[in-house]
Amino acid sequence: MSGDIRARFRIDRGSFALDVDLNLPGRGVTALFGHSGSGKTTCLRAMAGLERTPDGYFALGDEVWQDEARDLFLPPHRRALGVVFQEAGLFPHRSVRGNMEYGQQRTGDTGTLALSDVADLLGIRHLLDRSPQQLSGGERQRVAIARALLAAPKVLLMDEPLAALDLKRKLEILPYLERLHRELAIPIIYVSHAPDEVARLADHLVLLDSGKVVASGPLNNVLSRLNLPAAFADDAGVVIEAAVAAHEADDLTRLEFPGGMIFVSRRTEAVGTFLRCRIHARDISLTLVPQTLSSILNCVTATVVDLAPTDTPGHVLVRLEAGGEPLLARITRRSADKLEIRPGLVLRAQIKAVALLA
Ligand SMILES: Nc1ncnc2c1ncn2[C@@H]1O[C@H](COP(=O)(O)OP(=O)(O)OP(=O)(O)O)[C@@H](O)[C@H]1O
Repeated sequence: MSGDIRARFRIDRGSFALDVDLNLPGRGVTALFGHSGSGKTTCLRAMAGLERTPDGYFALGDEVWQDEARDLFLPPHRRALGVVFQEAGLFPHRSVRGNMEYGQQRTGDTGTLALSDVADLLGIRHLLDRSPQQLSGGERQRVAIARALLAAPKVLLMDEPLAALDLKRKLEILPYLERLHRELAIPIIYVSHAPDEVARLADHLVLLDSGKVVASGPLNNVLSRLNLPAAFADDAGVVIEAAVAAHEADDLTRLEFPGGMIFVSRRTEAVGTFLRCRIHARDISLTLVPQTLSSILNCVTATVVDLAPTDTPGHVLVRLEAGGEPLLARITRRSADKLEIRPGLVLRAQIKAVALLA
């Protein structure tokens, strides 16, 4: 698909009003994140054409599906989209293969993806002849995604697709979602209220609060804001993409990102593989002098961008930049005063822990 996704919806339900005007990238995963009741599902339903908004507008690149100013509104069945909800919603009387074939029939188009390729992509080839009742929750959800993909969608809308699964099943399905992300050019709009899922999957993040867009932008630009809503602020931090640079003799793997290098316990991935890492603000400490004697191996040079108080008494959040990558550090106000932290100051950021997201 060429071009961006434009979505403008205004829905007034009395006690709740959705008012969004979004310009989203036409590729990768966009997460719609917000508290329960913030309007994520309503926004997704409007994109699917399941809610009609009086002056709404929705377009994927040059393809306009809704433009009320021109009285244009394509009903859901005429929109080339795939939808995956919390519950897989498979047809119980059809086999896995039958459910997937239904996806193809929906558009009367065999699409660009063959059933066997989609089955391989989602690791369900061995399940094709089973009935939905013979599947685990995670397997059912993978079949639902496969069925949606076979309808040759130009956009995939996913509404908390993992919410009904326990942690074990969630962890089982996440690698498949990452694979979709890597291997398909179809943009995915992904509704979630789980910060970990968002950190792991999203490229672009939209924060919704009471039906309004609080922030929308590339994942790290949004995550590194100093005034995030509480759900993220409690867990403030950034996500970096780092490449496996070397597996070293002492059982450490060296990762490199534009800001420097970090060492983690030995990984199995090949050199050159990109890994997503989450670095929490609480796991970064700041120092003015290069550390020669410290047990903390991971240390990068960073410049202070700005700082702001946090909800934690006596603490501040410092936004830094290392090689063009944002980093956040949560330190005490006392330390910030002692170090005379101010925009432009160059210092060393010690990274005490890195959470690998894959
Ligand atoms: N059909 C409806 N009629 C009237 N109000 C509705 C309807 N569906 C949802 N709402 C209300 O609209 C608001 C937004 O709901 P929505 O489901 O979009 O939120 P959400 O962010 O997806 O929440 P959750 O994470 O709990 O699914 C809520 O206040 C909800 O009660």
